[in-house]
Amino acid sequence: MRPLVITAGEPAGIGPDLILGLAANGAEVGRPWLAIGDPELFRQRAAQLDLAVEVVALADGEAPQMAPGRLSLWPVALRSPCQAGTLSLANAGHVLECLDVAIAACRAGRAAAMVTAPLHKGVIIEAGWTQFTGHTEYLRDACGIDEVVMMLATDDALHARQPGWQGDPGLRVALATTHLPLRDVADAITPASLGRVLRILDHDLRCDFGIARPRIAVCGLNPHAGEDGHLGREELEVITPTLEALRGEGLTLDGPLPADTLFTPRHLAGVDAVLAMYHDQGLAVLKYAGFGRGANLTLGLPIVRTSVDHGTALDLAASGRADGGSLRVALNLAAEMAAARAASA
Ligand SMILES: NC(=O)C1=CN([C@@H]2O[C@H](COP(=O)(O)OP(=O)(O)OC[C@H]3O[C@@H](n4cnc5c(N)ncnc54)[C@H](O)[C@@H]3O)[C@@H](O)[C@H]2O)C=CC1
Ligand SMILES: NCC(=O)COP(=O)(O)O
Repeated sequence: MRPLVITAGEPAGIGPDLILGLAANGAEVGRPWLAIGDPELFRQRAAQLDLAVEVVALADGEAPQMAPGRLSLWPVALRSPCQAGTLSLANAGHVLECLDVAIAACRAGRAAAMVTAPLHKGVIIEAGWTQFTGHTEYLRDACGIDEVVMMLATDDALHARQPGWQGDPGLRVALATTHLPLRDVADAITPASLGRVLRILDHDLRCDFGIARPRIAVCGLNPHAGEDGHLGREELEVITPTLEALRGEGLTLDGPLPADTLFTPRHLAGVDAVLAMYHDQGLAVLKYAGFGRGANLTLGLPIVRTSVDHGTALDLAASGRADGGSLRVALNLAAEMAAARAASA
């Protein structure tokens, strides 16, 4: 069975710690998995964390033997020694090389899906990849496509624990725009971009999540969804006409709705995913509802990619205090999505 691959992410961050935690506990996802990173870094971090994990460097493309306490790796050497918690520009190329190995393995069918531990965007940009904004956009470009969609999902959301809740136990939040300054957001939301994002979201909810007729609730951009044009005109001029056109194509869409009330239980009942207009409009709510219990995924790709719902947490590297819940969710989700794609191929 083809393995899942987990990229180590920023070597000075908590990615290696969390991967070692999975290996120590023998994480079972119904499919073999391995990491992509530097074996010596993992051995050092295991010693710092006092984890009894045997780190095994495999040959290129070799399949892992799964056993509790064993971590198999496709090796990618660090460019410079790494100290937990301290970023090094010299290792930015290593982080991207791990990603390239994972993408190539997925595209060639040697891996079933890729899971990414967090990387540090700033250090990659400062090291010279000035156009870098995140895994999502890097994967889009590496796969040669025009548009992908970032979606975070938690299976266990705070609002769904209230007595009498009968809807979905989780929450899915996709983004119309991803990593760009807030002052550029309004201009980036056009009928064309919004149409592409919503079609990808609708398609992948059907194909990867088995939702026959996804209902998507769409946030407005402005306070009170623009207050009939008095607090911004994007709802009237861009969002509403685009939603109307997409309803004509068969998509089931609510909105645009004021984002503050959309994220209340009454409005979320029966909704399969929310589309937020920008990063913090959606992700602040998602992380409040289920930080550490959710995963990030990239929709619209020819390969399956999931990730954690958190960043590099340099302050926690090698401390043993980082919570591995999100990485487990991301690994399970990748296994489920890979199985769903294999079944429908
Ligand atoms: N998937 C990815 O590669 C992501 C990468 N990042 C990157 O991470 C870097 C740091 O970003 P921040 O905004 O500081 O977010 P962060 O998630 O790294 O840290 C925010 C706070 O949450 C805590 N935290 C994070 N993960 C945790 C875990 N697993 N267990 C316990 N506590 C945890 C940290 O200690 C910190 O107090 C940035 O460069 C950012 O771009 C951020 C989000 C996702
Ligand atoms: N806040 C989510 C995030 O920054 C993840 O970005 P990416 O690296 O998965 O594109």
